[in-house]
Amino acid sequence: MAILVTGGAGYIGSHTVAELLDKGEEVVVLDNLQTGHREALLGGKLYEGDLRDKELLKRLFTENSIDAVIHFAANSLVGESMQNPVKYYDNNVYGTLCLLEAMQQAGVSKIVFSSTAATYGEPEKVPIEETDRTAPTNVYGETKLSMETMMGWFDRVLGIKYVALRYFNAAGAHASGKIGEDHQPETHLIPLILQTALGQRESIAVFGDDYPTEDGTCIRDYIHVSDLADAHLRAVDYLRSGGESNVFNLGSGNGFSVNQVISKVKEVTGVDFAVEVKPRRAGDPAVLIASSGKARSVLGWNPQRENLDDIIASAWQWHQNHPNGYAGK
Ligand SMILES: O=c1ccn([C@@H]2O[C@H](COP(=O)(O)OP(=O)(O)O[C@H]3O[C@H](CO)[C@H](O)[C@H](O)[C@H]3O)[C@@H](O)[C@H]2O)c(=O)[nH]1
Repeated sequence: MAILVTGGAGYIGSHTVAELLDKGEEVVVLDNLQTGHREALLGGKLYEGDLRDKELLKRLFTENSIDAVIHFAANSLVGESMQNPVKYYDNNVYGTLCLLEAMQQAGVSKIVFSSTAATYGEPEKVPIEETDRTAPTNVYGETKLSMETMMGWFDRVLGIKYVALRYFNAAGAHASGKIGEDHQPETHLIPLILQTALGQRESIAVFGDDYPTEDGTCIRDYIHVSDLADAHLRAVDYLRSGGESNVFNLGSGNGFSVNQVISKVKEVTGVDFAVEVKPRRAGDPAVLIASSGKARSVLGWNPQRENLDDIIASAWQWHQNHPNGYAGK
């Protein structure tokens, strides 16, 4: 029996495929390679195509014996979602509907999928627990919450069991040095700072220094991508052993401000560079920090790389060796 990984050629998807292969799982990947990279796949059988291509999905489920699905394929940028909501509803919500329909037709009843801390919006308290209010402040978070709600009905009505993993901020790269973060264009904080340290950018922009935090910049909870990947394998095992549908936060429980992350990068790389304060970015909550006690106790998740210095060091190694991402190898 194989595991279908949609979006398996993307950043978190490819790290999860690597862990699955390590554990001896058979892996089938569906990816349209719009943001993913063929080179990011360390193995598995790739179907190049779109989630919304119902014929392709039907063929994929017929040609393979799929036992569970890990669903990453989605657009995931807060800023872009506030400019192009149609793209986000179409790919994230309609795409997930197509996938669930194909699963129903093929009799596949287990799915683990990427949700996000952006479902909470501006939190009522930190650390955030899974039972806290969800009130997204951007289209991206709203589409992920809609996907969760949809899964809830597909469980109640059709018995498809799901695990929604609400990621906080993924960072870092695989220990092998073979795969890492490569978004075109890059919009995430840590890779942008590292590109500045490499001299590829003149300065790093701080989006707002007037937030209600100690230094005025936004606080986020950074978690190593390989620890996120490990949580997906645990979530599949949880469903395989009869676990009920569930939602888990995945974060380290530690918050770092944008200014603190910039200082850490300077420390880890030993490079100094220019920092520019810019206006706030639309849709950004001030503070997002996870309580991941539930994932730890129910899934037995035990992140191994929680220190921000180590996370940055692993990303730095990737950026130094792949200054132009996969394209420039
Ligand atoms: O050049 C930059 C880029 C980012 N930031 C700031 O750095 C923080 C982190 O920004 P990222 O874009 O790296 O990450 P986000 O927190 O916006 O979003 C990430 O985490 C979210 C959940 O917290 C979602 O899962 C989303 O998909 C994922 O991109 C934010 O406060 C942002 O305003 C800057 O100051 N300058």
